[in-house]
Amino acid sequence: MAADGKTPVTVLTGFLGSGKTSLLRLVLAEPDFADTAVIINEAGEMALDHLLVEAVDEQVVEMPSGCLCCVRRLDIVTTVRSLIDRRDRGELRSFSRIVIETSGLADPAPILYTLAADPMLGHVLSFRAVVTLVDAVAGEGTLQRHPEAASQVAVADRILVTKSDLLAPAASLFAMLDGLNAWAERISLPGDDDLGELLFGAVPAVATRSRFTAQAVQPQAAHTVGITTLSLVLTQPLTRLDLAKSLGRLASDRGEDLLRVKGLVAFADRPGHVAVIHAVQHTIYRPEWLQNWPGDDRRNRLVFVVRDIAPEVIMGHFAVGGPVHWTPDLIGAAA
Ligand SMILES: Nc1nc2c(ncn2[C@@H]2O[C@H](COP(=O)(O)OP(=O)(O)OP(=O)(O)O)[C@@H](O)[C@H]2O)c(=O)[nH]1
Repeated sequence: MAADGKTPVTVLTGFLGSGKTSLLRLVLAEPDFADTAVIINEAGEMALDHLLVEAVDEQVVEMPSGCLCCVRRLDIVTTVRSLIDRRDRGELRSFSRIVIETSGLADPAPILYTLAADPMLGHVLSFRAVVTLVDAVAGEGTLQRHPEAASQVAVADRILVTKSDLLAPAASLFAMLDGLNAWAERISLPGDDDLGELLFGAVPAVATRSRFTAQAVQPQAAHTVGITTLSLVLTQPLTRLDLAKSLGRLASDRGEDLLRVKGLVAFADRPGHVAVIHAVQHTIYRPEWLQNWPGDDRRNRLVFVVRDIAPEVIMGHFAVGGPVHWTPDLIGAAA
């Protein structure tokens, strides 16, 4: 808790797959940051991030799916209020700070407005920073194509350019960031910086702006048209080669529009392990191997966030072992 008795809040944002959950997991693994309450909002019917964030369960709140900046705007106020109330009544383990991980498709401006406009929250929260992640590999194209990504950068106090181990951030990416927000701190990751400080540290005065006081005009979320999410449950056994071929083809045919793929899969050819699957546009990441299923749901499942790719096209690619179930879920402009 801050010296004024208020609970500091950080808003962690960044486009789909930019590295928000990875950063959060690293920071929460540090003992100094174990007493953090986490609010996660994910695009897509079948949320996975809350399963992957290792913190005390009761302090990880998964917001219902739907865009935090539109349909779920007021839920964020209810969620934060309830966390604080339950902590103060001793029903939750105490926490000293809150981090809100927005969905990669969220425009943070309306979220900040909603939080700032709530009179009760103003008394108990102190806003620390908006930390925005930008992917060094996909960031430039993403900023050009998706207004929500540009908005995430525009409101940032601190911009973390992730994946610079995969690709040194291009001068043209930095120029784009300068154009959107020249005053935010900017740091490339991975690096030597203290990740906890990057997430929760105070923002230098030069970057401090007064946007957390209620504004006269309620910002409207800007969204890319044509984005849908789709959850597939793979009902037949699947090998690593099956997945590599299916996802590889889709990424190569439609990478620009394959905004994000996340999943949990127990492969037939690697029994006793569960793979966390990640793809971001053209890039398919090495799976992370877990010893056990996180949570009770043991279905092999993949969540897609795509732009203008018909469900049938995805289904076609994944009909490897037999029929798949899918759950279409429209978000963004249509929400
Ligand atoms: N090489 C490398 N990989 C990274 C870095 N940061 C994240 N990744 C990988 O990028 C993929 C996506 O990372 P996540 O942390 O799930 O991204 P996210 O922003 O939480 O994704 P959404 O919740 O879908 O928006 C994962 O495979 C990560 O391991 C980085 O700095 N370097």
